[in-house]
Amino acid sequence: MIKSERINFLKKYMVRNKKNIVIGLLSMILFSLITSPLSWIIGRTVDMLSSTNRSYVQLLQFILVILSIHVISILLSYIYQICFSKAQQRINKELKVDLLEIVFNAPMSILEKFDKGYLVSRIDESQQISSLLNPVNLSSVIGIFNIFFSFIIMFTVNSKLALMSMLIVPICFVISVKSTNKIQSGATEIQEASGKVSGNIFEDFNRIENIKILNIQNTRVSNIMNKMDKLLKKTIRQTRYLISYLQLFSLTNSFITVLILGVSGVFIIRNEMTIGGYTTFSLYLSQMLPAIQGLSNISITLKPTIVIIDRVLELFSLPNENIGMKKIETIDTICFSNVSFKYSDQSQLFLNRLNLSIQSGDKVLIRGKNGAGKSTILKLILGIYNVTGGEIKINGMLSTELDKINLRSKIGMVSQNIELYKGTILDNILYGCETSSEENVFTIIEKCNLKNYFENFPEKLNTELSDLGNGVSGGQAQVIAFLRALIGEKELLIFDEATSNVDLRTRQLIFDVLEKNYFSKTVLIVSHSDEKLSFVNKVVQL
Ligand SMILES: Nc1ncnc2c1ncn2[C@@H]1O[C@H](COP(=O)(O)OP(=O)(O)OP(=O)(O)O)[C@@H](O)[C@H]1O
Repeated sequence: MIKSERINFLKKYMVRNKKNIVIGLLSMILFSLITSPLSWIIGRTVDMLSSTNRSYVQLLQFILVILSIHVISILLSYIYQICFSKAQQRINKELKVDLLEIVFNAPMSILEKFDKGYLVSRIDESQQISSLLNPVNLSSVIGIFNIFFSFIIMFTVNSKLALMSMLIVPICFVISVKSTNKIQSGATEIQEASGKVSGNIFEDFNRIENIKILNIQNTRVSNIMNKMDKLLKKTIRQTRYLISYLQLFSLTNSFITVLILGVSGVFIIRNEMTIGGYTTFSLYLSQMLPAIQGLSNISITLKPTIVIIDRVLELFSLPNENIGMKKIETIDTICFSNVSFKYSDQSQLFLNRLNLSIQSGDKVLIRGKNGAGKSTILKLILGIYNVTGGEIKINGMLSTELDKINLRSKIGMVSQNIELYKGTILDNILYGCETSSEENVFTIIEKCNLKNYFENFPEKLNTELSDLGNGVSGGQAQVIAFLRALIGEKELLIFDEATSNVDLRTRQLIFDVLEKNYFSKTVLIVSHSDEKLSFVNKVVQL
């Protein structure tokens, strides 16, 4: 991935949240500046107390200064933590919303190439991008200032000891960088594997009913368990590296502290250094070593974040299916000229030079055996897929030039796979047509003679359905979807095997409604059976 792409991507979200980021950074730099002299002042206090002219007044002065620095630094730390947290949370939300929009608006032909679980875990992990604004990570960067200021003060206290520390510091840095590289490569592997496991669980939960019917629960659990076993081994190995690294670092710290104590002791005996000077020195050193560790740890956060940014950018590069701008009010004609279609480059042609002409008011029956391409025709009309050859014109305009959102708002469809959502039956009928009212639903139900249909539900139309519409039968779902399709006075109604599950009486009621032409001008019915529908004026045989 090109560096500038990543930078532009980050810039977009940073600019949107610039107020919090700028205030946060300024407070953090001020915090670093104001706390830098603290160790030096403590050292001076110790020197004053161990001298012959010690005084209560001076002690009070020192204490007041130290206390004021602490109070101001806590205030600054509060400000930057709040600002960065706000920016982090907002960027998280904005990124997820943007990704959702991109995925929802991508063409089906491209989305089919991705596992749904993969998409979910990519969207989920995008939140790690905002960890770049995590105060802990940022304070590691600001730590460079601390190291710099500490060195200057250490030089003024004792230049020889400061030079010695300068030699030790790079050793610490190298140990830290080497270990963090190892830890980081393991972390990326674990993250990848854990994303795959979550994706698998997500997909299995989506088809839980089929898994039960096929009685393969145990196979699915053991499949995921095998993957988790591998993940567990990797995680334990990783933890071992991490603990060893922390121990190594703490050993180095202890070694340096003892060394400095020894050397300072010699300087103090030779009267070349005061006890206060040693106090200042050791305090700075105890701040500097974690700062160096933090600095080298940045790569642990940065490298996986770059990988995630690249993966998110891959989703950002998905095209938008809705490139057409032309809007229509009515659907007067639909014309297929020599339309050919295949789902992917590798697949066969499912439609071959199909010609079809539908005028407003037509009642068309599309017939054909299973797999003949009936549903495919409907998806082409809806613009879910684009033709491979030939052209489809709606009102004389190429379907690719039409605004798909506008086109689909003119079409009501009852498909083979009916999606119901968590909410009442009424909510489900109104789903996707927020401008319609409950009154509308009651009128339509009455017109369709379906008033008694919902009598058996405990709360009638207000009966709650659980997620995915559990709580209604296949036939009842079709009736709900039928009513949903009628809402909003559509130009075209499409029924894809829409009555396959309803009983004969309800089926007759539905066809009566279509025949009476209450709700739309044009009707397209797909069926693989040879049924005779008196109101049909055009039959397409595939
Ligand atoms: N998303 C897809 N990707 C690849 N091939 C597909 C896809 N959807 C359908 N097909 C294939 O396209 C062919 C036509 O499918 P389509 O659903 O249009 O048939 P149909 O006539 O509606 O069948 P049925 O009567 O069984 O509903 C089938 O062979 C099917 O395997």
